[in-house]
Amino acid sequence: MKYHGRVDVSPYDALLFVSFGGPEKPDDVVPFLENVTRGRGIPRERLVEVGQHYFDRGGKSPINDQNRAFLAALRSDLAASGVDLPVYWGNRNWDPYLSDAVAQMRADGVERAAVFATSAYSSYSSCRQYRENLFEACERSGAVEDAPVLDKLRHYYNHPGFVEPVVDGVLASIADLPEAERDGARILFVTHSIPTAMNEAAGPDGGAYVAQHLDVADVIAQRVAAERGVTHEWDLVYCSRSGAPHIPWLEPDVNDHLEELAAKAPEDGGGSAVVMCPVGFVSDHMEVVYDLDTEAMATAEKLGIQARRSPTAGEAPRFVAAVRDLVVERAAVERGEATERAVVGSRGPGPDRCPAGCCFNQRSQLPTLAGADSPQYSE
Ligand SMILES: CC1=C(CCC(=O)O)c2cc3nc(cc4[nH]c(cc5[nH]c(cc1n2)c(C)c5CCC(=O)O)c(CCC(=O)O)c4C)C(CCC(=O)O)=C3C
Ligand SMILES: [Fe+2]
Repeated sequence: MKYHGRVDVSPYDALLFVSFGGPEKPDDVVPFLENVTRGRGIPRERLVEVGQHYFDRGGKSPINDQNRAFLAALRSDLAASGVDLPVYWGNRNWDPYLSDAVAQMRADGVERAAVFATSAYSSYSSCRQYRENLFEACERSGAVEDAPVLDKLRHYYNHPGFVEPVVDGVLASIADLPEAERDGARILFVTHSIPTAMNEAAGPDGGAYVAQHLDVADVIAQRVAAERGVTHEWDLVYCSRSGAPHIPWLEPDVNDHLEELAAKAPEDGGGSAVVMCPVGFVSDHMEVVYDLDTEAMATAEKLGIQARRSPTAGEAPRFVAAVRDLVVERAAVERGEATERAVVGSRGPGPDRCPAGCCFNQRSQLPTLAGADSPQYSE
């Protein structure tokens, strides 16, 4: 879509970009992990292991530089499209912190902001916890009632601007395999494992985390098939399992799944080539560079499987433009105007305001913003 002149994004006077955060140097690693895992019952050994992944890479996560690049691209896209909105950046777990961003917004007189989170799917960890953190950030700088109203944009896992760069990435990774392996390559869609109970409570009706991934994986596989004229088998697999061993998390783990594929004959769905598509992640952050590029790649090599890892949406211009479109769409909705909603797959666009109890977590029960029961929405 081409915009002419200034685009009406009222009632918004800002855009708030929220991300996970990550360490920038070795001294940050332990306090960062403490921020992430406070009160979450993560075993000591797991923390030492994950800490080592950061130390092995100079104590620096790639996520902050990726967010800086995304923000630069987003600001240029907004300016070039006639969308006049300041963009603020706040992380849940590391500097620049979300509470500082919200305090700055208050100081600057921001009254209402659209909120984009670098997390595309529904679940406690990937949505509701962000909404709890929005509440907490507002509360820290004064009364929640007179903080800027924060409208979290709808989930975008099924927005074409998120999906299209991922499809192109899978196609490029298939093309990068040896020619004889391409047509038989299996696509492994990879996402972050979460406790099975967290998936059961995900979304308004439960099960949304897995259902959303399956839906978008099917779209991507169909588009790849249409483009190549070859149908590729695919599976949804998981990485980054954490927590106590007796608590069930989503399976199969990507490494176990590779072992299983290697043990099967080709006619039983075994295979000698895979493309790992990290569809659950928005940028090539630590889960991608460690769990996939380092660990799963080593597993594949050991098993004699040809593997490629396809890129995340990252700062692809279509994804950046999708953020702008979501803001323009939501602004129209909040003004009470009819608007088109770009969407792919079979689930339709998600709700603008998460219903009360959406992605509920028995163990947390903290107040949230941006849901139908938000104290900011009691007009
Ligand atoms: C669903 C999901 C996403 C995707 C959605 C989203 O992006 O939000 C995600 C992203 C990320 N997770 C990240 C890092 C970590 N996650 C941890 C722990 C956990 N993640 C969980 C879930 C998710 N996590 C869960 C259920 C836990 C257990 C503890 C708890 O119940 O909260 C731990 C502690 C160690 C461990 O337990 O493994 C770390 C260090 C980083 C930063 C990467 C970087 O630095 O580049 C990113 C983007
Ligand atoms: Fe995580």
